[in-house]
Amino acid sequence: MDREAKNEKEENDREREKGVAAMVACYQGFDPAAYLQYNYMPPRADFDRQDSIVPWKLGCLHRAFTEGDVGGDVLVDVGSGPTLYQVLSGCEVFDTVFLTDFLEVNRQELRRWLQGEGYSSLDWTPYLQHVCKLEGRRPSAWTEKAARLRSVVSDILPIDVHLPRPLHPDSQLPTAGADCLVSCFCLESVSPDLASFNRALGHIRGLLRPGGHLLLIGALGESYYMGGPGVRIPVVPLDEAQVCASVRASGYTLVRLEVYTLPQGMMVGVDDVTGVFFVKARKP
Ligand SMILES: C[S@@+](CC[C@H](N)C(=O)[O-])C[C@H]1O[C@@H](n2cnc3c(N)ncnc32)[C@H](O)[C@@H]1O
Ligand SMILES: O=S(=O)(c1ccc2c(c1)CN[C@@H](CF)C2)N1CCSCC1
Repeated sequence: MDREAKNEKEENDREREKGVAAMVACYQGFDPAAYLQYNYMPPRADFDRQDSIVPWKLGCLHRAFTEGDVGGDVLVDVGSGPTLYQVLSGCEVFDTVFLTDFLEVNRQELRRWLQGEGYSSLDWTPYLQHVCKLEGRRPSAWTEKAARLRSVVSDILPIDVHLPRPLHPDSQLPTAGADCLVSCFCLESVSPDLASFNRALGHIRGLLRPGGHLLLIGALGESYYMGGPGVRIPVVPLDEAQVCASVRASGYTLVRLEVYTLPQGMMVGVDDVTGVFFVKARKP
């Protein structure tokens, strides 16, 4: 590499590090309880409306985990935040589940749920009951599902998707990698730009074994969201075509893309999301 190219690369690296550092600063004010209230309680989280996002999301995950091609021992949830909905179907398929997040406040929120009912900021019972219904079980089986999830969560780990190795080497992940990754509303919400989003997709690919699956849920058309009172966090605005291009460019085989368009009533001022995507992809 000649001197000019070397200087340009060093400048690009400095710009990249500044962008990531700015995102880290944004997340210092993240408030798990407020985030859960904004997104996972009524009016946004409504199980009764047929066109509600929550049944749609839980349905996508249920189908993806149960249609027969996803399996193995280890499931990793990348950027769990303070939420659990994303592993309510997967916990029946995998015996080892790792929850992960960048912030200790979120890892603490998840640990509180693991301690038992009544310790966490959100009552996940409606979500557990809905997934039981999807599985053809009686809603009262939610206590069994909660116990199953508590039994398979192996650890709650720190993660940084901007690192080539997002998990600490001591994280007890199998050498070959996880059998399945799930990640919801994370990569586009923690990346300063599209190039960073694409790099992060590549970094988490390294957590997955060849033949393993990636289940990705994310925001479409979103440029910001509120991570707490007065905590405005920038988001990389994505459209369907970009999501497909980024998944493929990062070395995954795209199995399917499903898209949900938010009804007007769901626009409640905590973000400017216009839709939600669900991707099922496979690492060749
Ligand atoms: C919008 S929240 C998504 C939470 C949850 N998965 C959901 O579905 O609502 C984004 C999450 O990414 C986490 N995060 C922030 N920076 C990160 C990074 N560099 N690597 C991985 N996760 C990060 C935040 O702490 C936050 O929990
Ligand atoms: O599942 S959602 O589509 C959802 C859930 C979480 C988020 C967003 C959207 C958009 N902003 C994200 C910021 F990263 C977080 N949903 C919004 C409607 S009601 C229930 C929650």
